[in-house]
Amino acid sequence: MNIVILSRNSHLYSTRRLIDEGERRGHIVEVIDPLKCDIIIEKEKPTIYYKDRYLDYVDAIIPRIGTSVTFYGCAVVRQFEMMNVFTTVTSDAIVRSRDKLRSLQRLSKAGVGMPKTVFTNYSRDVEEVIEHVGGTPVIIKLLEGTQGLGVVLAETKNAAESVLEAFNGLQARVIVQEFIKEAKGADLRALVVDGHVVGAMKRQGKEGEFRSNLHRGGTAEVVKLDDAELRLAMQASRALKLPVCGVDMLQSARGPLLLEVNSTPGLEGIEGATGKNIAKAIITYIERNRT
Ligand SMILES: Nc1ncnc2c1ncn2[C@@H]1O[C@H](COP(=O)(O)OP(=O)(O)OP(=O)(O)O)[C@@H](O)[C@H]1O
Ligand SMILES: [Mg+2]
Ligand SMILES: [Mg+2]
Repeated sequence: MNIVILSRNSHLYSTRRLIDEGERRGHIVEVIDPLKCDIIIEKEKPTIYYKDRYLDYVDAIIPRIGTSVTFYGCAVVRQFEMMNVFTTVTSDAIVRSRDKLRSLQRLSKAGVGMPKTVFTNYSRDVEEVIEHVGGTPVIIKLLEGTQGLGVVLAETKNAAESVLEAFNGLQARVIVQEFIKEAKGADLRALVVDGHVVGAMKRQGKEGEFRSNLHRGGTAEVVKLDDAELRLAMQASRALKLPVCGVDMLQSARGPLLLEVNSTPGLEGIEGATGKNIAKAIITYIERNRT
């Protein structure tokens, strides 16, 4: 098979692992920077021009689209879809997953457990908003934040008010969320491939930090998920139509609660913590499903 990894950087761990496992299984794997693709649109002949050639020989793509290039990257993924090329994640699903609010709305409809969340346009009614999520402390997060940046813990009503005012002044959209203190600065990441959990880790924030992100100095170890956690991860993958994804959840007194679903999950942390060959699982998923 001719497999294309859509990525801006062929040296990243995840990209390199996918190249290695793809080649090991006899495929031709190429890394293509989506920003260097020209999308050519005309009647019944959708094509993509890259450097000096047409990408008309591709059997499957693995999009690894960074959050800063969602628009252009997804346009390229969509073009491959128009060319009937198999993709591990659709352009629509990537776009949806990039917006926390949109994702949570869908997930709540699908019956997925989550911290109670409020989206509000203006900070005048802070008191009511805080009441809706069960009182302070509350979590306030940017709708399109990543790596734990733009996630704030507001301990008091006054703090929440100031933070909402500040974000408001910057015209940044935020959600206000119930703070799950039982999680104790840890979260679970389940790696889903083909709708099933193929590996899971627990990430623990550094001392005194409520955010467990590895980018914020957290550490990861392998965990075995219980039935409710497995079910939640698979339910979230199905609801967002993301057969390959990373599902983040918090352990709470009322069971696992969904935090977010990542459509371009990194492989380094999870392969390191679990010792599992996740890159191979993604390649064999393509082999089984490409028609
Ligand atoms: N409601 C909450 N209650 C308790 N802790 C929370 C809550 N929301 C987020 N956290 C903590 O903060 C971290 C970052 O939050 P979240 O994953 O929503 O943000 P992010 O910036 O999108 O991060 P990512 O890089 O994982 O995409 C979580 O991993 C978790 O440890
Ligand atoms: Mg995120
Ligand atoms: Mg997260």
